Amino acid sequence: MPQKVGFLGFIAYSVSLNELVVFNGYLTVESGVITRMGLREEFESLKYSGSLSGFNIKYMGTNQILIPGFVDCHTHAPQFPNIGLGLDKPLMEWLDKYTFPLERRYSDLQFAADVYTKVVKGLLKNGTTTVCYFGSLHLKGTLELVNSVIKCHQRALVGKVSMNMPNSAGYYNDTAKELKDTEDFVRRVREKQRDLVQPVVTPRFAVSCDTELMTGLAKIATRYACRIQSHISEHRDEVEYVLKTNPNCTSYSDVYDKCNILNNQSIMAHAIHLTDDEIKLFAAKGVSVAHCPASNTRLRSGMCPVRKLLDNNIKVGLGTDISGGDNATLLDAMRRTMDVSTHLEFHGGRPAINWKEAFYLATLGGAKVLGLDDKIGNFKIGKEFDALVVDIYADDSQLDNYDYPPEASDEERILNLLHRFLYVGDDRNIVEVYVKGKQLMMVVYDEN
Ligand SMILES: O=c1[nH]c(=O)c2nc[nH]c2[nH]1
Ligand SMILES: [Zn+2]
Repeated sequence: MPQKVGFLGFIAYSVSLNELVVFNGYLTVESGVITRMGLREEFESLKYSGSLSGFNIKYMGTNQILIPGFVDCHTHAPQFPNIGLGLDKPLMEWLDKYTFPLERRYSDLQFAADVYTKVVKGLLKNGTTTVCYFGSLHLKGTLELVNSVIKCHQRALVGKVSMNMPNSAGYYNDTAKELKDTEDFVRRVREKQRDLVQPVVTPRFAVSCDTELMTGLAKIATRYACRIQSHISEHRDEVEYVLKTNPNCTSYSDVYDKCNILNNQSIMAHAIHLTDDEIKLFAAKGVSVAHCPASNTRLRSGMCPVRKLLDNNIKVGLGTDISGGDNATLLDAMRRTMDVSTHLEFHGGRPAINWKEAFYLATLGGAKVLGLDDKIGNFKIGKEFDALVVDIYADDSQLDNYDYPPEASDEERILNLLHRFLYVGDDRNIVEVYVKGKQLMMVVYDEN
C-alpha cells in the first residue's frame, strides 16, 4: 500500500446517533491518517492544481460506498469452534455444559493459534476492523490471540479471562495466580508495543469471580490504565444467584461497584435486566454497554432496552458474543438490534432503533464504548483510516440491480446503497478492508 492514497466516490459515516453524513467527494490518507476530505468539485480543482501528485487515487464505482470499519465490542474468540452449536440451554447451564469444556482446551497453544488465526481472518473479511475480545483463562493461550491479531493487522482489545470460583469443568485458578497472570498478560501485551492492540482486564462475571479477585483486578486496571470488561445482568437466574451470594449488596451493579470495577473505562456486556437505579449508576459512572442481541435471544436471556439506555446517556456499542451469539458479523448484529427493539416497541416499549442508528452503534458508537473514538469510528481529518469499500451489486452478491427506485440526487443514491447493504448485504459486498490505512488483501484469507 502506497503511503499516500485518495478515494473519490460516495462516502458515508455517522457523526452522532442522529446524524449520518453522506456525500459525493474525496478523502485522502497519508501514513494511515486521514489528511483531507471534501466534495467532488474540490477534488477536481485539487487535482488540476497538482496538490494530489504522488497520491494513488482510487476512483470508486457508482454502486460503491466508502464507510468506516465495523467495531465489535464483545466476542469470545475461544468459543468460535462452538458457533451454531449448543444453544438449547440457558446461560448458566450452557456455560457448564458447552463453554467451559471448550475454553479449557486453550492450554494447547497450537490449537489456540489455529483457531485464533481463523477467527481474526474471518472477522476482517466481514468488515470487523476493531474487536474487543474475551480470550480464555490461559495466559499463554490468550497471547496466541494477541499474536493472531498482530499478524492480521486487526485493531483489538484483548482480555485474558479471570475466574476463581469452582465449576464442574475445573476451569478456574486460585486468586493469587489469577492476579499474577493478569498482570503478566497486561505487561506482555504492552511490551509488544503495538499501537493497534491493547490489553483489557477481564473478570468473567460475578458468578465466576469473588469480590477479592474483582477488587484486585480493578487495581491492576487502574495501575496500568487499562479498560475493564465483564458481563452483567444477562439472565434472571444469574441476577438471582449473584444477589443471593452477595447478600450485603443492593443490586448486581452494587457488587461490581463495591469492587471498583464500574467507571468510565468499563465495558459491560448485556445489561438486560438493570433496574432504573442501576441505569442511573451506569450513567453517573460513565459505564458503557456492549449490546449483544443474538446471544440475548439464542440463550433466551431477554430483550435489552437499548433505547432506554441511550436515552439515559449511556454509551452503547454492539457485540456479536460468539458463541452465545450465532453470527459473528456486525451486519447481523445491526439487524438483530433493530429486530429486538422493534419487538420491544410492539410491546409498548420506546421507539425502535432505526437503520441509521444501528449503523452508528456498529461504528462510532462502538468506538466510543472502547475509548477509541479519537482514532476511529468515522471519517475526520486526523483520525486513522479504518474503512470498508462496499460494492452493493458485487458479483455473486445477494443484491440484484433493478435500477429502482429512480434516484434524483447523489444523497438519495448513497442512502439507498447503504440502506440496502445494512439490510441485505454480506461479506461478498465488502470488497476492500483497511486498518490504519493498510489494505488487507483478501487473498491472505484463503491461505488455509
Ligand atoms: O453470553 C455469555 N457468554 C459467556 O461466555 C459468558 N460468561 C459469563 N457470562 C456469559 N455470557
Ligand atoms: Zn460474552
